[in-house]
Amino acid sequence: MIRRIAIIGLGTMGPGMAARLARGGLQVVAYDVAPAAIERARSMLSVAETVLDALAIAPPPAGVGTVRFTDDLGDAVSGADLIIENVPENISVKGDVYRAIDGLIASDTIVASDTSGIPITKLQEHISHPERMVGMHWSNPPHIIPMIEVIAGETTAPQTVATIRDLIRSIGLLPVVVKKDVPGFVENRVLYALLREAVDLVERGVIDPEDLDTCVSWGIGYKIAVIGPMALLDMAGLDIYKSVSSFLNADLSNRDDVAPMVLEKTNASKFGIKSGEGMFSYTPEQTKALQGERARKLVAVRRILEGRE
Ligand SMILES: NC(=O)C1=CN([C@@H]2O[C@H](COP(=O)(O)OP(=O)(O)OC[C@H]3O[C@@H](n4cnc5c(N)ncnc54)[C@H](O)[C@@H]3O)[C@@H](O)[C@H]2O)C=CC1
Ligand SMILES: Cc1ncc(C=O)c(C(=O)O)c1O
Repeated sequence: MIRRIAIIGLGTMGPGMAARLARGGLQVVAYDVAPAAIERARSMLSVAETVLDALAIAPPPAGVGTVRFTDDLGDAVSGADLIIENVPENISVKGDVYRAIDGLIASDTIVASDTSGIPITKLQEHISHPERMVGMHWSNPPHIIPMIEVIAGETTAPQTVATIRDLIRSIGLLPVVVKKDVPGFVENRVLYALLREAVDLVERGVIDPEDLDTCVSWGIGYKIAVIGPMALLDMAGLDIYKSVSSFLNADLSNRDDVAPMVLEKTNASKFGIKSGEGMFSYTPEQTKALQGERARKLVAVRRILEGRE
């Protein structure tokens, strides 16, 4: 039974995750190596709580469902039933965290990674009880998106997968168990196939970035929230898919490196919202307004998709 959860890493993903787990009645202890990240996470927590209220996710009974921040790793993991590692997408950084907690946790504590796509089997090499390690891949923003992928590595015990799947279900979220530990799992394999083509089309001057977003959001995104890709094939007709894919697949981007446009921007520290410029530019005021507007729209869409409006 999972009651106490330690979250390690409070960047983009950690604070929303902490808020959502606490709303599910769990006791969360949140840790980051950077004091500034802890301070930022404190303020993001109340923003996430407002969004959870708007989603009408009922608060837990008084006394349960808390978030406590700490700057001490030992304090964070002590007595935890589950640790969610949420540090940068880098095997060596993640491996250092697993080695640091190895001697501090009980042998039956589950260690989950929110990795976007590093195979869990590779992460398991860095921990002494690999049967207790599992992938728990949330989607951004984690307090709003209900689907979480659960991935077993080669040596993950089936019971570990079942415990995490049941935990996700028990707080009203949607677990999807991925059957093979492939890089990127399922969500990011599909997303990165789309992003590779989108970046390529913009880079080749086929379309402007703003128009690419209009095309995908209103043409594909809006529809796919209601009709998933497998159901869409049936709606369009497999005969149509066969005809179009027979000439189009060969013309789609198959580049296996990072696109020059992305390298150019990242080399100039243009990372997107977090640096004020990426594909588009953002002032701090625009960022704040955009985040509020996106949260409001995602909440409204989710309420409709769940049949609550
Ligand atoms: N950004 C996204 O949209 C998503 C990211 N992920 C995955 O979640 C993980 C975290 O991603 P983000 O939150 O975006 O990263 P981030 O870079 O925003 O935050 C990482 C945090 O980890 C902290 N950190 C670094 N080393 C640490 C250590 N040794 N101990 C404790 N804290 C440490 C940093 O100070 C930072 O606050 C990555 O594996 C990423 O691939 C998963 C889903 C979505
Ligand atoms: C670009 C991108 N990469 C990874 C992830 C998740 O792992 C996301 C997301 O939205 O969740 C993403 O947008």
